[in-house]
Amino acid sequence: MGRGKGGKSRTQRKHFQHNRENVWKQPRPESSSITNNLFDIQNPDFDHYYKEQNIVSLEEWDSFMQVLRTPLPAAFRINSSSLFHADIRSQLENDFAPALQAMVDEVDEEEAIRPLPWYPNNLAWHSNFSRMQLRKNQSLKRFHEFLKLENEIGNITRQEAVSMVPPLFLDVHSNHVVLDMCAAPGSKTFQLLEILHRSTKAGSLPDGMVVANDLDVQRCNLLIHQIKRMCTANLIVTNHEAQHFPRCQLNMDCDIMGPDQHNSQLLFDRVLCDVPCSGDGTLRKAPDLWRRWNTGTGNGLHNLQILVAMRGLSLLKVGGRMVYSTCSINPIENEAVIAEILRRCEGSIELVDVSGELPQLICRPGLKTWKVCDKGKYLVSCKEVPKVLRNVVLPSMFPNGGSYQDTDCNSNCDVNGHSEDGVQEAENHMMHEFTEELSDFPLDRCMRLLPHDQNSGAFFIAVLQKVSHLPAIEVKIRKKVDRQHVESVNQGNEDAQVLQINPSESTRDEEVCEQVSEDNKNEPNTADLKFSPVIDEGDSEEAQEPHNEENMAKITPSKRKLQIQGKWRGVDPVVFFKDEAIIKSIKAFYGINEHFPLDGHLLTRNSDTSNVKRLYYISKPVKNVLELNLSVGQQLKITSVGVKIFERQKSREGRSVECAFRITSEGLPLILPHITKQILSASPIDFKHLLQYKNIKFAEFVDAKFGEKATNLMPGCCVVVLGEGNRTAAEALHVHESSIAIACWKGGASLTVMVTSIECQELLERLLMRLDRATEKGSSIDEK
Ligand SMILES: C[S@@+](CC[C@H](N)C(=O)[O-])C[C@H]1O[C@@H](n2cnc3c(N)ncnc32)[C@H](O)[C@@H]1O
Repeated sequence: MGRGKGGKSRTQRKHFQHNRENVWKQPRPESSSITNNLFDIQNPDFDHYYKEQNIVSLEEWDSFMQVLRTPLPAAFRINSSSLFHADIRSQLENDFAPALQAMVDEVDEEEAIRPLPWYPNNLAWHSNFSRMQLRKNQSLKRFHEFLKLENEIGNITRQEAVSMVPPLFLDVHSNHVVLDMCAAPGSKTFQLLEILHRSTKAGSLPDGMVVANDLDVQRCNLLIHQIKRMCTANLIVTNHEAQHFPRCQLNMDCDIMGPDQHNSQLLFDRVLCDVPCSGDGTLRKAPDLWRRWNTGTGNGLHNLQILVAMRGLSLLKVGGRMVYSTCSINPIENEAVIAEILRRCEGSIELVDVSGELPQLICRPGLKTWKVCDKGKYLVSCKEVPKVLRNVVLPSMFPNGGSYQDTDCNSNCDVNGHSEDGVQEAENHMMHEFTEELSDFPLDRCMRLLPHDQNSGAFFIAVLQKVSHLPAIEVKIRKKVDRQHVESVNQGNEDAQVLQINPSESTRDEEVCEQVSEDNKNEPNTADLKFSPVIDEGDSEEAQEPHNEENMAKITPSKRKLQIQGKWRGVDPVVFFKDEAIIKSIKAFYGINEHFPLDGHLLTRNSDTSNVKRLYYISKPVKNVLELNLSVGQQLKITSVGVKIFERQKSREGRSVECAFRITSEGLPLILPHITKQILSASPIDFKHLLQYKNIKFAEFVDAKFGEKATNLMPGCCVVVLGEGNRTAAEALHVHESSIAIACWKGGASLTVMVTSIECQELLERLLMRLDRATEKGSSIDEK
C-alpha cells in the first residue's frame, strides 16, 4: 500500500516549516500559539496567589509560567485491549516517528513523537504538536487523520498525559471491584477497564468490574459512547452525586451474594476520586481560564471535594486503595482536602508513599504549608478568620484545620478588622502575628505534576490506603431516624425479574443528610459544621435501611415518599431477560457452548419483555451487583450496563429466519470464542473483498469452497473469521491464527457485511498493512 515511509523529503520539510510558522507566529514562548492571540494569558491574581503559596521557588517561577503559557502538546494512549494495539505501536515507532522527525529535524530539537517513558509498554505517546497544530498544519494531515480515525474506532484515546497517571497508582487487579466516582468523560474509566481485562484469557471475563459514576447525565452519555468502543461486560454506569453514592447495604445476616461473595454491601477494592476542580492545571489546553481564574473557585469546591473523598473512603474495603486527584494546582483543592480527610479519619486512612512506583515520572512532593486567600486577603490560620468570612473560609482549608467553636479571636471583627462596637482593631491580624501553619501529616507523600517538569499539564495525586474502619463521625444535620426496630427484609431476588430502578425522583432527595449540590458548590455551607456522611460499614444508619413497603411506614414520611415512588424517572429499567424460548433458540442457532452462560447474564432495558429489541450481556460480578441492588430496593440509578450483544433484525428477512437476533459488533469479540455454528473462516482475499464490497454473491468468492460453505449456512446472522482459508473457523480461532472477525447476514444468494463503514475502512486498512508486511517478509526470505 502506498503509505508514506520515513524518508526525508525536502519539499515536505519546507512545507512543514511554512505551516509551522503559520501556527506559531509570535516569538516563543510568551505567545506561541494562535489561541494565545485570542485570550489574555496572564492574570496578576494568579501570579500573586501562587507566589504566596510557593508552588515553585522564585528562581523557577519564570520557567513555570513560560511553559504554562504555551499550548499543551497532544498526547494519546493506545488501548491495550484493542486487537491491533501491537500494529498501532509498531506503526508509530516505525512509520510516524521517523517520518515526523524528518519534518521537524531542522525546526526543533525535541522529538516529534515519543512514548511517555513512565507509561508501561510504550502504549502512551507524547507528540510535540498542539491540537491546534495538528488541525491546521497540512504536513501533519496524515498523522492527524490517523489519530482521528483510531480514536473513533477505539484503538487509541486522546488524553492529556498527566491525566493517565492516577489509574496507574490505583494498583488494579483483574478481580477488583472498582468505583470511579466522577468518571465522565471516561478516559480514566477506559484505562481502569483495560487494566482489569489485561490479564484475562481470550474467551473469559475478569472477576472484577468497574462502576463509573457521574453527576451529569449528558457527560454520562459521553462516557458511555467512549466506553462502547471497549466492548466490556464488566461495567455499570451510574448517575449520582458522588458524595451520596448509594451504600447498597443489606441486613448483615443475608447472604444473597452467594458462597463466593460474602459481602452484603457494595464495597470497593479500589476507588478513583477524580473530583470536579477549578482546573487551572489545564491552562495550557484551555487558555480562556486565565481570564476567569480567581481564588473563589477553588475555595468554593473545597467542601464538595472533601465530601466526595469521604464518601469514597467509606465505600472502600478495609485494605483497599483510593486515589484522589485533581487537575488543579491549588493547595485548597489538594493538600487541604487530604489533610482534612486524614483528620476526620483518625488514623484509619494512611497516605501511601508511591514515589518508587513510576520512577520515570517527574513529580514533586505535596506542600505542607499554604495560605487561604479570600478576595485578596491572605489568612494563615483559622483563628484569624473574621466572623463574616466563616461561611466561605472553612477551618478545613488551613494546614492544621481547627474549628470556629474553639476560637473567639476576631469573632467580633469584620473582614477589615472593625469590631462590632465600631472600634477599629488596626491591622488586627498583624497584631496577633499568627504564624504560618505546618501540617503534621506527611503531605509530602502527595504528588504534584508541574508543566515545566515534563512539558505537560499540571496534576495532583494522593494515594490513600484504608487500614481500618472509619470512625463514626458526628452528623449534626442528619435527621434522627429511629430504625432500631426495623427489620431489613430481603425480598427474594430470584422471583423478581424486573429490576425497576430506585424509587426516588432525584439523587438530591435520596438521602437525609446535608449535602452540597453541584448548584451551590461555590457557596460552602456553614463552616464549623462537623458534617461528614462517613458512617462506616457495620455501624451505619443505612446499614439497617429497610426496603419493603411495610417497613417504610416506620421511617420518616419524607424518606418513605422517596422510597415508594417507583423507578428512576427518565431512566430505562434494567430487566433480567428470562425468555427461555428465545435464549434456547439463540444458543441452538449459534451453537453457543456451556462456557458462555446466557441464563442470568442477559438484560434488556425494556420492561415489556415480549417486545425486546436489544439484549445486553453482563459478567458475573456485574450480575452480583445488580442482584444486590435489587435486594436493597434498587438504589443505583443505572444509565448503562453490560455490552449490547444481540439485536433483533427488524427487516422482512429477519422475521423469516430461525433466529431473529443478530450478533452485534460490540458483542462479537466476547462471544466469538464460544460459537460453534454459523461461523466460517475466509481467506484473506475473500475477507478483504467482503470489507471492500460489503455484499458478495456466493458464486463470486475467490475460494469456491468458502462460497459453498456460505451457501450451506442457515439464513440469518453468521460470523466470518479471517483465516488462511483452508481451516475451519474453529481451527482458525483455536490456533490463534486470528480473532479478526465480522458479523454478516446470510441471505438467499449472498453474504452481506453487518459492520459500519468506518469499521470496515479501519479493518481493511489494518488488514492491508498486515498483508503488506507479510509480503515484505516473504520477499526478503525469498531474496535470502
Ligand atoms: C475532572 S472531571 C472527571 C474526569 C474523568 N475522571 C476522566 O478521566 O475522564 C470531574 C467530573 O465530575 C463530575 N461531577 C461534578 N460534581 C459531581 C458530583 N457531585 N458527583 C459526581 N460527579 C460530579 C463532572 O460532571 C465531571 O464529569
